[in-house]
Amino acid sequence: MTAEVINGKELAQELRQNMKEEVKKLNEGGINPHLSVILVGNNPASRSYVKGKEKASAEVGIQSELIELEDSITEDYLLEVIEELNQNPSVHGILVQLPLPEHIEEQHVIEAIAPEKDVDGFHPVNIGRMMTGQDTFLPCTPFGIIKMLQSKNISIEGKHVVVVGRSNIVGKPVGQLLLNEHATVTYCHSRTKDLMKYTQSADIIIAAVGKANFIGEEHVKNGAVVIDVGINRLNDGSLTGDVDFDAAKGKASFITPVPKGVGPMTITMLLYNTIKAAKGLS
Ligand SMILES: Nc1nc(=O)c2c([nH]1)NC[C@@H]1CN(c3ccc(C(=O)N[C@@H](CCC(=O)O)C(=O)O)cc3)C=[N+]21
Repeated sequence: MTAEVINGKELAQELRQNMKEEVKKLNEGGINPHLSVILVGNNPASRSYVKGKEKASAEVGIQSELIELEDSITEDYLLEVIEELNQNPSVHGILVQLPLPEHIEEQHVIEAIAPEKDVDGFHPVNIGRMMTGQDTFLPCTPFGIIKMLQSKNISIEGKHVVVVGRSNIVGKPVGQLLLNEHATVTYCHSRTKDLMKYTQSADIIIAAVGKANFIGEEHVKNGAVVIDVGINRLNDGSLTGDVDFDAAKGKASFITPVPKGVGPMTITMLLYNTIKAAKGLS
């Protein structure tokens, strides 16, 4: 079998076209969706991701504001900046780019963002709402993955999904969202014994480990769907996922590439959440 490639970039463009129309309508009603992005320090990867978010926002007519802060700021100062944005009625969405410098406790920062402006969907209130299946901001990468599966009419109900990786921002929530869609979910991680035993029985594999080529042909059942969340920068500057794409492509029914896969969908769902925040529907 040769897998069909799910092009996240194309799907993202399609969704953004609809969002552009929606933003136009909101503008006519006097609502100007606004996203504030906070970037602490000078990490080149973070800077490049933030640029991507600004560009995508502009594309659909969302106002975005980049607040750049020095590496040396205190946690208290960052919390004050967030509180000001919480209080500012013209700010609909707040995103603090992760990772943060070591002296700042990420969880304090995540919990400082008003849940109704938490367009990343990282606040415990929103995670709890997601877990219990209520309307809320869904975390962008997991949400984007669901959209990619739906775009190809890949059914989730009753399927065995194996999530490899258990981060708070991808692994855990993507399993939860797929469970909400009636999948049978197995979480695997670095301490899992005999990973292959699980992945070989997976109808859908979600690779979110952060190691280049971690998932090979031998992990993939014939006809499985392979979603690659990895973004690994190689020494030559190129970007690659967690999956050995060429090998897995020969066995899977659908596969997502890196780049142009999950990444552009993550940004698109951030735009979706910002529009939702502007509509005040959380
Ligand atoms: N508070 C917070 N929210 C995030 O959503 C968040 C974050 N912090 N910190 C870092 C990660 C990473 N992330 C990416 C989003 C899009 C691409 C993306 O669009 N990548 C392009 C390639 C871009 C390139 O070439 O560098 C692609 O895959 O085609 C990548 C990475 C969001 N993150």
